[in-house]
Amino acid sequence: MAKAVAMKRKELEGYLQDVDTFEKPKVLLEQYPTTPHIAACMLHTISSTFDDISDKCVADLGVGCGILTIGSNMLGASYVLGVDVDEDALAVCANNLEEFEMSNVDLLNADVRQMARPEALSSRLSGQFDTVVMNPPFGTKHNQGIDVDFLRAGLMLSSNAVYSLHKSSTREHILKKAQFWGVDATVLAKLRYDLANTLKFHKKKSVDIEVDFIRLVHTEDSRQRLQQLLWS
Ligand SMILES: C[S@@+](CC[C@H](N)C(=O)[O-])C[C@H]1O[C@@H](n2cnc3c(N)ncnc32)[C@H](O)[C@@H]1O
Repeated sequence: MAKAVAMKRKELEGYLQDVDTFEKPKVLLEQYPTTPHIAACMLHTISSTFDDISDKCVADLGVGCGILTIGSNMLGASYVLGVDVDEDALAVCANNLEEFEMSNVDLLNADVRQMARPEALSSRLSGQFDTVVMNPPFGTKHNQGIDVDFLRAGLMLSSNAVYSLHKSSTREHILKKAQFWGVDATVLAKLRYDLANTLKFHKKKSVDIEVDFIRLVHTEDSRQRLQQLLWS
């Protein structure tokens, strides 16, 4: 598909309706897909307000079926790497990429939590991406802290900005973490996320939760600070 960098939000949302989602979502991996509406709002803001997608090298952590990767590609990213621990999700994503005829995208089967470990700092991927986008697992009982691990991994991979979704109820915690790491954090929007009835533990037809769309940006010394903190 030809790149359409100045695409309108509604138009992007329309294209993203065609992204196939998880066949059998896995509760333990918190596999709830980002809706086309939320994905388009996020990506359009990242692109039009901050110019952080067009011609940028982007990583999508917890890529799932690829809606954020596909949207980034449509908005002109020069390259996108999608990372997920689940091979089944990556298979759906690969199929979507084929349907959308997308090149300049790679998929990596890896555990993002491992990328947040100190050893990962010496990884070749460290600091290699301009922009990191993600809708990470929120961190349920068995998964506590995974939201923060995803953010830390994002900051290690990115040389500039990380955009992420977090439950609004965790806002204070996330902003404190950001301050501790020495990065600038801004809540760009509060969104209503309709967790469709895809996961077993959601008994109601739809569950609305409030989610913050957050931007974290490296400061002059935040990479160094992050390194020191990880090793201490
Ligand atoms: C909330 S879903 C978001 C999926 C997709 N990015 C989207 O926006 O629709 C979270 C994704 O993170 C993946 N995931 C969960 N734990 C992971 C881990 N430790 N490492 C990598 N991916 C993980 C899940 O398989 C799932 O695809």
